Amino acid sequence: MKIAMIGFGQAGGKILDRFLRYDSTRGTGIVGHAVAVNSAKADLMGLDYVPHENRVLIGQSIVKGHGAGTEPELGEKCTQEDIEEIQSAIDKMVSSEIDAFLIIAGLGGGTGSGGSPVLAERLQRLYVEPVYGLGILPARDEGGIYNRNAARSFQDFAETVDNLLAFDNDAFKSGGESLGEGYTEINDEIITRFGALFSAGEVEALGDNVAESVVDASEIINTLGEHGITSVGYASEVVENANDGGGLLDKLRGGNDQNGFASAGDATNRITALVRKATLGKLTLQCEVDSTERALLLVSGPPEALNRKGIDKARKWIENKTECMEVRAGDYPLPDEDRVAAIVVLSGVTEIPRVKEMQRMAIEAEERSEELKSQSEEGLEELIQYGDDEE
Ligand SMILES: Nc1nc2c(ncn2[C@@H]2O[C@H](COP(=O)(O)OP(=O)(O)OP(=O)(O)O)[C@@H](O)[C@H]2O)c(=O)[nH]1
Repeated sequence: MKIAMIGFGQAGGKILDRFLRYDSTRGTGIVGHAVAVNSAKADLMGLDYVPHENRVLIGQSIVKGHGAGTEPELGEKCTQEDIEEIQSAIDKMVSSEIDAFLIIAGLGGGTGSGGSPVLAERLQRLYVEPVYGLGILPARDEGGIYNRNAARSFQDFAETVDNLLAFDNDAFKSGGESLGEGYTEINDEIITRFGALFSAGEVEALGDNVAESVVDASEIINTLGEHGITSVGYASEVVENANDGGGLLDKLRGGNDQNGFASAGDATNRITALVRKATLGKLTLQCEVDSTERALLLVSGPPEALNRKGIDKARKWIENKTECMEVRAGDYPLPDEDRVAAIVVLSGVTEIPRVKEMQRMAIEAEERSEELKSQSEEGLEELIQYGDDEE
């Protein structure tokens, strides 16, 4: 699947950079076009892979290149002010080759959080291709302001894109590390999931390794639909004796000899176990699996470890678990890989406790800030009063 990606704000830019690195090391070519947008000059300069001519500094007359300081209203203003400039950077390269747009942003800050919905709305008006968001939720311990920003932006972003692919930093943070190191690891997790998903739709990259049932871009687009929130599950396992030649391939795919059937059974069991783990384990956004509207299963790995029976069985299991009938499934052979990976896309999910919690945190942060404001106004009044009395 070829995607025009826009990295909005610092987190968005860094993740876009990582998608470009993924493409250059794997030769996948999922990023059809890359534009980084930010109101902070230093963040744009810190990128490694996004071409310099595709980095757009917005809102210079408002924030003078220093960023939106965690104020989404400022991010929104900066975006509105320079929307034409963003648009022309996107237009420069967007061609009929593009299957979709993806706007990537951390929702807890100011620039990406406030600006992404403005850009999404614009792209929806101007292009026929679907516009998706990849929205990163802040960790709980980032505090009230970040969670308040994210709660608002999550709603606006979800309303302006065709589908909001959500990733919760909180679910993936590991204790102890510095913030920078932590983000590097979290960004790896993001790319592992979404990089693998989008490259599966890039069917041409398969060359001679024709998959038994291919997932192409239109299957991904149909799964994501035209409205909703998506959460993604992932699990993988190293396969012993992978890449040991074609003989094993026939056996695992259900050849006629008895050994062949035994090995095919192993492959089937591995696939079904991985799919359960992916669905019931850590999702990019924790949600009730049975609130899914549409799902997609993708199994990638060395060709000899993929088989149709395993994928069919796993697809039926997802149908039962999600209670939805629209479950697509396919495989993606990767001859140089020694890992089998299952990606489960849960689209149109509605029961998301984390979002409700974020909204609650937002209300609490709002009330607390009102309280502090009135306390400081009262304090100031008392001070002035005291000054007058002294005189
Ligand atoms: N996964 C991930 N999340 C990040 C990263 N950097 C920041 N974040 C998250 O994104 C949120 C927003 O931060 P930024 O992207 O720095 O904010 P911004 O959009 O540049 O906005 P301003 O800094 O206010 O101008 C933070 O609260 C974090 O939750 C990153 O590299 N990876």
